[in-house]
Amino acid sequence: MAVHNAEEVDVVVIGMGPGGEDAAGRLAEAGLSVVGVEARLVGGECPYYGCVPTKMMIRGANLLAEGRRIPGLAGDATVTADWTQVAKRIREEATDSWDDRVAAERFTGRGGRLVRGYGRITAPGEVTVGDQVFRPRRGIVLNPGTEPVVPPIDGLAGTPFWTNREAVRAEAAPGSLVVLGGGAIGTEMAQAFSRFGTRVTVVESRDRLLAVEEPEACDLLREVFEREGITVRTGARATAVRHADGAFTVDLGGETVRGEALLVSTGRRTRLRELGVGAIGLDADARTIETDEWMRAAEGVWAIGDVTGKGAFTHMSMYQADIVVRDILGQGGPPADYRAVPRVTFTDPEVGAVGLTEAQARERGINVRTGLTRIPESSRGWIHKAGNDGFIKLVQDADRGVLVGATSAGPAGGEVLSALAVAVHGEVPVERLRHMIYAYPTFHRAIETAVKDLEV
Ligand SMILES: Cc1cc2nc3c(=O)[nH]c(=O)nc-3n(C[C@H](O)[C@H](O)[C@H](O)COP(=O)(O)OP(=O)(O)OC[C@H]3O[C@@H](n4cnc5c(N)ncnc54)[C@H](O)[C@@H]3O)c2cc1C
Ligand SMILES: NC(=O)c1ccc[n+]([C@@H]2O[C@H](COP(=O)([O-])OP(=O)(O)OC[C@H]3O[C@@H](n4cnc5c(N)ncnc54)[C@H](O)[C@@H]3O)[C@@H](O)[C@H]2O)c1
Repeated sequence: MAVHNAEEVDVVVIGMGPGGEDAAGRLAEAGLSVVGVEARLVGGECPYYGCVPTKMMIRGANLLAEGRRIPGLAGDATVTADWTQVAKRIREEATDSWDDRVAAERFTGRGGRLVRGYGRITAPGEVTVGDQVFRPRRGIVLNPGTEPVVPPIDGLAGTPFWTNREAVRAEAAPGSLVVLGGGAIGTEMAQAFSRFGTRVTVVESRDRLLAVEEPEACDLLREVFEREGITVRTGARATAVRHADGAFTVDLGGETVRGEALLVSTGRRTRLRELGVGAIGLDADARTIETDEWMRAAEGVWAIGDVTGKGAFTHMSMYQADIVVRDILGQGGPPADYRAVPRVTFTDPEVGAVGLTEAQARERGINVRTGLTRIPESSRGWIHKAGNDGFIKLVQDADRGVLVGATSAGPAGGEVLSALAVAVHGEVPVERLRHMIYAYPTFHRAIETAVKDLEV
């Protein structure tokens, strides 16, 4: 039935995650009438529950670890961990106590109109938020993001378990913590809490931590975690959870692990049915929204961010937002290209990776050649000593003579990754990488050794 009180605007952005906020702001600055719809906090998961607060935890945790490395290198030190300082920074500096007024005003200051509430597509070209109905002339941009998956484990529902959203609000580091899921969130938080004195057990159902990355990275992380006193259980499935007397007991079928707190970090989910994508002919039961290379999901509808399934990263959301803005404004430029997607897990050592892993390259039938070097064997790694764990691994397409993937694990592994990201993105011939100059004694100079290793 046609809605007569619908309001005409140029663009409606549903979900103001990092990409949605950026796209909405830029389109408004370009003179379009833009409505940004947000059900929770403008800016999305990253600033309030994701990247920013967790990297504040990690900054604190890594300072403690460095302090503990002083003996034998620079004197003596006694470090005393105090989580309340992390909690205070997260509350006051990162999130304004989970208040998005600054972000909301930043958006309206760019000329956008913020509508608070849950947006749904109710017909082609129609978005409903509560009792407000909008008819965007130019299009709808979907940036709904993801939320934590809570697996259907017997006894889990109804217990006071944490997801990332409760963990970043922790006012104290618990005495002990069970982390369910050893992916990006699980590994980052496990190490951060452990360094603040929490006894941590990580339970991962696959046979490796960070299983999507190179096996060398997974093995390295496990070795470092165990050395630091973190208990790792891989290939382990939780069959039941109980919470009594302030403690969780997690049954792994044959073994039980306990913790004062339980973090569920077993992946993310989308809610496409509630978003109303069925009204524009998309599969409401799908996990992701398929788009073309211009992020178009249907006539007059674009999708960006985690929901596209191309990598749940803030930089992906922002990258895709830029493509949508250029498409809507008719500015041209290149469409989406996912050959060189960089990602960094901010454990210590940081695990940075770009493009394909060796296994992915082989699955694609690429004639693969790999090169690997260990950071402790490099000049800088040897000098660095304590905390020098890491490696650089290169994945070469031997037929084309270019890198199709690389992993850089180590101190500043995410920063070293930048050179490798340029090499993969720019398809720089390996022959050129072999004959360039790498500054001595940097961590990135190990790239030269890894390139040489490609020859053998
Ligand atoms: C603990 C943690 C750590 C992370 N660390 C990093 C990191 O270090 N680096 C990195 O690159 N990425 C990191 N990520 C991932 C990163 O947070 C996300 O990829 C990023 O937020 C981009 O997500 P998005 O653009 O899809 O939307 P989101 O940030 O998920 O935001 C979507 C917004 O849409 C709103 N919304 C959803 N549906 C509707 C609707 N129907 N109507 C109105 N509003 C709606 C939601 O309330 C939300 O605010 C981390 C994630 C987590 C959980
Ligand atoms: N530094 C970063 O860029 C960063 C940091 C954190 C999160 N993120 C993003 O957020 C996304 C979500 O993070 P995440 O860690 O929740 O998901 P994830 O997919 O990275 O890891 C989830 C892990 O949980 C395991 N698992 C699933 N069910 C399980 C069960 N019942 N018991 C035990 N293990 C189980 C999976 O095998 C997987 O290893 C990531 O994919 C990443 O893109 C990025």
